[in-house]
Amino acid sequence: MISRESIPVHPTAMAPENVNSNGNATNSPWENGCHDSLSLLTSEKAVMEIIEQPLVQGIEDHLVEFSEAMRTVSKALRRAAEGKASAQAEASEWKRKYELERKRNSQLENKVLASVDLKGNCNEKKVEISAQNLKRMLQSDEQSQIPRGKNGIYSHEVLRDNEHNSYSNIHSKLIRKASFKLHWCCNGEKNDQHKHDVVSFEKGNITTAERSSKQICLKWETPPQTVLVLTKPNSVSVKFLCAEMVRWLREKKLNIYVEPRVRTDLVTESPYFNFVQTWKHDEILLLHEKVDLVVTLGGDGTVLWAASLFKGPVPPFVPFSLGSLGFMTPFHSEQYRECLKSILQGPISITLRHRLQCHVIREAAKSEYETEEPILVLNEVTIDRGISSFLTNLECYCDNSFVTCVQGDGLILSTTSGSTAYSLAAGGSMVHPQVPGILFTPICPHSLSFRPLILPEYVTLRIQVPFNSRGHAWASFDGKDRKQLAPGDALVCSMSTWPVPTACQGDSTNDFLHSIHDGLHWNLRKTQSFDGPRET
Ligand SMILES: NC(=O)c1ccc[n+]([C@@H]2O[C@H](COP(=O)([O-])OP(=O)(O)OC[C@H]3O[C@@H](n4cnc5c(N)ncnc54)[C@H](O)[C@@H]3O)[C@@H](O)[C@H]2O)c1
Ligand SMILES: Nc1ncnc2c1ncn2[C@@H]1O[C@H](COP(=O)(O)OP(=O)(O)OP(=O)(O)O)[C@@H](O)[C@H]1O
Repeated sequence: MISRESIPVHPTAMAPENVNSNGNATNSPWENGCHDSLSLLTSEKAVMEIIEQPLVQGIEDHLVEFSEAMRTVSKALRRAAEGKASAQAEASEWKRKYELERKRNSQLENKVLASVDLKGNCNEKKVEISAQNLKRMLQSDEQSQIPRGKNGIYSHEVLRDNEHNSYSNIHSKLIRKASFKLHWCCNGEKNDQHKHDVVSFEKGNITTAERSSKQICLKWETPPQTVLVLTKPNSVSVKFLCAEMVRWLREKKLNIYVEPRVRTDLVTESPYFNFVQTWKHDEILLLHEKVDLVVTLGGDGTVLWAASLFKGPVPPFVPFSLGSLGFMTPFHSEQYRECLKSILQGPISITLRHRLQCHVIREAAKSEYETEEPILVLNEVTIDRGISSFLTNLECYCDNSFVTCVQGDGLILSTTSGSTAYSLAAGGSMVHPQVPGILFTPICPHSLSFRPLILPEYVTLRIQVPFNSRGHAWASFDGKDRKQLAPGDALVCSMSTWPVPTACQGDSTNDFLHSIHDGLHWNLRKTQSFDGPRET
C-alpha cells in the first residue's frame, strides 16, 4: 500500500505565494482564513493528481509484470500438458503391443500344448521329430539371409520383429501369412537403388533423395492365402456379389473370413458356406495376423469401416465400388474376377493412405496413464459445436506453438485421403493422398481471414476446449463415434505409424485424378470454340 504521507509533494503543487525564494514553504498571513482553505483545496487537488499518476503507473507496471508471469506459467503448463499427452499416447501404444504379444503367446502356447498332447498320446518320437522340424524350419529361415531393407521393405521384417521370441516365430509359421516386398518406383520405373537418406550432404552440397513416398509397388514373395471380405450392410446387390465372390475365391483354394453377421447370412442361404471363417469379440485384434488381403464391397464408408477394424497394422485393401461416389474404391465390381486374379498374382501399385491417431485427454483424468483408447481415422477428426448454438472456441497448438483460436462451427483435422471429403466441403484443398501432411480446415469460421492450412506430417496437434468456453465441443471420427469435450478437455492428434495400403487400379496419381474428375466433375467446363475473336 502506498500511504499518502510517503509520497513526496512536488514543489509546484504549493501555491507560489507560499513559496520563498529558496523554494521553502512560508507561513501564510491568512493562515486560518478562507484564502488559506481555498489554496489548500487547490494544492490538495494538485497533490491528488500527482499521487494518482505514479500510482496508476505503478499498477500498470505490476499488471504487465503479472500478466507476463501468467503467460510464462501458462506456457509451462501447456508444455507439461503436451508432454503428458505424448507420454500417454506412447504408454497406451506400448500397452497395446504388450497385450497383443501376450495374447499371441498364450494362444500359441495352447496350440503347441494341444498338439503335443494329441501326438504325445500316440507317439512321443513323432513330437520330438516335429519339434526338430520346427527348429530346422526356423534355422533355415534365419540362414536363408532374406535381403533386408536395401531395395524396399519386406513383410518378413515386420513379421519377424521379435526374432528371439521362438513362440512368435512358430506362430508366424503356423498361420503362414503371405510375405511380400514393397518397392519404391520413380517416374514409373522401379528404382532398386531406393535410398533411405532423406537429405545427404556431399561435398558441401545438400541433396534430397526423397521428398515424398513415390509410387509404391507390392510384390508377393509367397502367394496370399487368406482373404477377408467386408461388405456394406443392408444391400441386396452387395449380398449377392459377396456370395458369388466367396464361391470364386473358394475355387481358388483361398481361406475366407467375413464378419459374423455375414457368415450367418451365408450359412442360412446354404450350408455350402460352412467353410467360411469369422471371429469372436477380441479375436478381431489379431485379424491382421491371419489376413493377407482385405476386399471391401461398398462405397467409401465401407473402406472407412474396414480401416476402423484394424487398430494396428493393416493388410493390403482391394476396394470394389458399390456406392455412389467412390473416391477410395477404384475397382469395378463387374470385373472382380480379372481384378482379383491380377492382384493375387501381383505386383500391385498401392497407395499408402496415412491415418491420424487421436487421443481424447480429459481434464478430469487423475493420472498420467488414465487415457482413453486412441482412435485411428482414415479421413478426419472433426471438432464441432454439436447441438450447441454457441460458437465453438477452440485453442489450437502445433507442437509447442500456439496456432490460433477457432471461433466458428468447428475445425477439421484431415488426412490427405480425407481432403476430398468433409474438408473439401469446408473449403480445404484437395491433396494427393501420397503427400505427407495434415490438413487444418476451419468450419464456417467467423473471421474473414481464416484460410485453411496444410501442416507437415510429423507435427502433433492439440485442440483444447478452454475453461472459459461457453459450451461443450464434440469430436467425431470419420463421421462416427461422437465424443463430448468439456471445458478443459483436449484432443491430441498426430500421424499414425499404421497406414492403410490400398491397391490402385492404375497408379496412385492416375487413380486420384480419375476420382476427382469422375467423382466431383472437377473443373468441368465446355471448351471455348475457335470460332470467335482472336489476337492479331
Ligand atoms: N459436409 C460434408 O461434406 C460432410 C459432412 C459430414 C461427413 N462427411 C464425410 O463423410 C465421411 C463419412 O463417410 P460415410 O460414407 O461413413 O458417411 P455417409 O454415408 O454420410 O457418406 C458421406 C459421403 O462422403 C463421401 N466420402 C467419404 N470419404 C471420402 C473421401 N475420402 N473422399 C471423397 N468422398 C468421401 C462418401 O462417398 C459419401 O458420399 C466423413 O469422414 C466425412 O468426411 C462429409
Ligand atoms: N461392414 C459394415 N458394418 C457396419 N457398417 C458399415 C459397414 N460397411 C459400411 N458401413 C457403414 O455404412 C454406411 C454406408 O456405407 P458406404 O458409404 O460404403 O455406402 P454408400 O453410402 O451406399 O456409398 P456412397 O456414400 O458412395 O453412396 C457408412 O456409414 C459406413 O460406415
